[in-house]
Amino acid sequence: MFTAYTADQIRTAERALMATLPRGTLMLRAATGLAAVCAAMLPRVYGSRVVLLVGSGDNGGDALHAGAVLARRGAGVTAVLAGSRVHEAGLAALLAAGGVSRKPGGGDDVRRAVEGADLIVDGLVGIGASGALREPYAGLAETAGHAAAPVVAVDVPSGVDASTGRVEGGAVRAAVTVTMGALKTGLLVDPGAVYAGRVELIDIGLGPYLPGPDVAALTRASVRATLPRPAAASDKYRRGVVGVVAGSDQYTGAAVLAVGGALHAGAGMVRYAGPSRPVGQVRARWPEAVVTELDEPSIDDVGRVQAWVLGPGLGTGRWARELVLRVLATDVPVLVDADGLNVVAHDVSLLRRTAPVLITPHAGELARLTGAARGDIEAAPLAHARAAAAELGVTVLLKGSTTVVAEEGEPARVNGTGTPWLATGGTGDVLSGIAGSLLAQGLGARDAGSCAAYLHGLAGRIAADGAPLTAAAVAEALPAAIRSLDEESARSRLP
Ligand SMILES: NC(=O)C1=CN([C@@H]2O[C@H](COP(=O)(O)OP(=O)(O)OC[C@H]3O[C@@H](n4cnc5c(N)ncnc54)[C@H](O)[C@@H]3O)[C@@H](O)[C@H]2O)[C@@H](O)CC1
Ligand SMILES: Nc1ncnc2c1ncn2[C@@H]1O[C@H](COP(=O)(O)OP(=O)(O)O)[C@@H](O)[C@H]1O
Ligand SMILES: [K+]
Repeated sequence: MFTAYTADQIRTAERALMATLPRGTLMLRAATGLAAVCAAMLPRVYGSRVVLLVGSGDNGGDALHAGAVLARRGAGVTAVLAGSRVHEAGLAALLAAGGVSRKPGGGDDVRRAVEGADLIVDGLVGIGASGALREPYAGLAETAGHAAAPVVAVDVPSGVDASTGRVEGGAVRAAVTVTMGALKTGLLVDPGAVYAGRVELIDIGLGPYLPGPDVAALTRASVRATLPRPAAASDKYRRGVVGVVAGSDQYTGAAVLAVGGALHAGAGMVRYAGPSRPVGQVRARWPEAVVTELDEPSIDDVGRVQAWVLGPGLGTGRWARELVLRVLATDVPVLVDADGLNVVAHDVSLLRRTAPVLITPHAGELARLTGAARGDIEAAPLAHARAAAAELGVTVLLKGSTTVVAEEGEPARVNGTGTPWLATGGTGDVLSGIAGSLLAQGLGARDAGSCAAYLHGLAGRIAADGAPLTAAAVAEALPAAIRSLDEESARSRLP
């Protein structure tokens, strides 16, 4: 499991570590790691042009010291000193190594340097930042955004809140973020994750001083360890039976896709219940599902299940409302998605039950549930998922380009295994089926949600392979995704 921390948690740990070391040691460790990543991104260091955007704090100090290392190896390094102050020791090191400095007010000079660079290092602000970038930082971040060279962000992309991932105004878009000591939450959740690019973690010895994490991200190894596997003596009932109440005569595909997700995620059996049209399609597509055609909105004749998937394509009329009430009245875990959420939005107290509830909204569905504005949720998904989990008393899996799973009293889980190709109709229905299948196999709501998001993202990558995918292909790629957890070569990478 990868773990990530808020700026305050990092600062506290850093103070404790720093007290044990000679002054300046940590920054040199950080800068050495940063310089190595920069050097690896250049075809060759000697003769290349590197521009450092340097703020007034230690983030700028990291950039200057790394710049000194690159200058000693023959790079032409220009530091743009954007702050009213500068890290003196860092600047002295850079100048001694042959680097030069500029002030951002110096006409077109700085713009030309940035545009002509082979590599740009963003050392404007790190975990000491507060609020939107002020000038001249904001202008420099924008100039860097127009440059052809890749940007390496020091610790966090400037403009991204390290603790929350929030971006007020503009922020630096990094190809790579070199983060010091430990991952920051803002690098793993939207919108910050989008600005961070690839994240490289530099070990500066902070580990023993870190508290419990703010958020965690599953790895291949942790998913492999969590995922239920059939034992020698397993039978289909003991492996877990999942019931799917989804689809309507209008939305038949949602039923097919949710059942497809459930079938490929390891449940011993999938029971599907719905009206005649989706029943016909589920039967035709998935002969292995046990299907009950409903004349009435009742689940009395469906048979026993260990968890329900409720909602994709269900509609929101009387039929749907009746089914939602009946499924939520059972005593097994329930996953509520899509129209199931639209129905309970009228009375969220329906979600209060003894057995676990996992809800899987996208930002629009969460907005209908909590009354928050969709834009506010998208700007701060982690905070909104946490607030909804506390307010509704359920586990919340909030979908987006990164997915957040929040449960009160536990570190949130974040997932970045997906691909933008997943942004296509029906992939959410597949995710519901997967997570419901894992609930039926006995995982708790947080594990079921986060493992489902992980596998769904991985299956999305396999299904897409650089081209458009279909939701059905994501369901069918699940076995390959699960198999890949065991591959020796499939080393866990930072998200
Ligand atoms: N504390 C430590 O032990 C270590 C810190 N390191 C580096 O130090 C950084 C933190 O350094 P600092 O605490 O000096 O803080 P920063 O360098 O992140 O920023 C501090 C200064 O930036 C300015 N500022 C803040 N918000 C701004 C905004 N929105 N617009 C424009 N200017 C703004 C303020 O003048 C503030 O004093 C880390 O992110 C990391 O890069 C590393 O060297 C590792 C060791
Ligand atoms: N840009 C993206 N990058 C990665 N995953 C994405 C992106 N956009 C959407 N997804 C994923 O695709 C799925 C879409 O689900 P949802 O919004 O419910 O769509 P639908 O209702 O059409 O099934 C979610 O799992 C979401 O996390
Ligand atoms: K930075």
